[in-house]
Amino acid sequence: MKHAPFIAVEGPIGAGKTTLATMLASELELPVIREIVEENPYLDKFYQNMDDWSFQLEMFFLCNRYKQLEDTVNQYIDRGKPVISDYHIYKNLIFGERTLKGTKRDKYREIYHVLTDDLPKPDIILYIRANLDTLMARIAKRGRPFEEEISPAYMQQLIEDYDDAMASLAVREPSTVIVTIDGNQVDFVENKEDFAAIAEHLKELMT
Ligand SMILES: Nc1ncnc2c1ncn2[C@@H]1O[C@H](COP(=O)(O)OP(=O)(O)OP(=O)(O)O)[C@@H](O)[C@H]1O
Ligand SMILES: Nc1nc(=O)c2ncn([C@H]3C[C@H](O)[C@@H](CO)O3)c2[nH]1
Repeated sequence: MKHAPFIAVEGPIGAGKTTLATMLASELELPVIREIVEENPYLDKFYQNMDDWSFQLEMFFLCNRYKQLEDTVNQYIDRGKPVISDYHIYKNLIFGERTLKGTKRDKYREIYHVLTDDLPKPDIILYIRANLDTLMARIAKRGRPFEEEISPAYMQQLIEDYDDAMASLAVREPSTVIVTIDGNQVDFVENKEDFAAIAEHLKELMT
């Protein structure tokens, strides 16, 4: 890799993105960018009534991530410093296409492209895949009250949306390296060897 890489960890809700990004940042001594969750004023309302709150929620996520991406570019990418993030801004489109309908979806898609098309995107994506049972169990174990409303049907759609999105990204942006991690089999939390293998692979990709 010629330049310092921009790395993103991705996967559906509860896949372990923040956990893995934080562990890798510590192991490889990289700065880490984490999603803003607790201060989000719309998540609770959104999970209670998706149709009423999806536009506000998606715009909130988009504006926050746009600001974080701008800061990441200024602080790290433009200065040639590697950085790892617990999301890829493309997830805005994955969620937006699923939760929005009609003209709002069209407008949101346009705003997404206007804001992000000219900004640098991650060079390496660590994509954690996991099945419905694994994800629902992890969401329950984490115990965020507002996520009690998440339905298995919504999660199953997101699992499929993520698979489709990663496949289409691989075709559209062949220079992006996508490493798929089987989150049902590979346990980077409990199993030191599993984590070491991921960290080693990432180190190799970064040189
Ligand atoms: N490999 C794993 N084995 C066991 N528990 C895990 C594993 N990965 C993550 N967890 C647990 O699952 C929960 C979700 O993990 P985490 O918050 O990192 O997911 P996330 O993908 O960042 O979620 P979100 O999409 O909501 O941002 C946490 O309680 C975490 O400790
Ligand atoms: N609708 C929607 N759009 C997004 O861009 C998005 N990004 C994250 N989330 C949800 C998943 C977790 O519950 C919680 C923390 O990741 O927020 C999102 N929901």
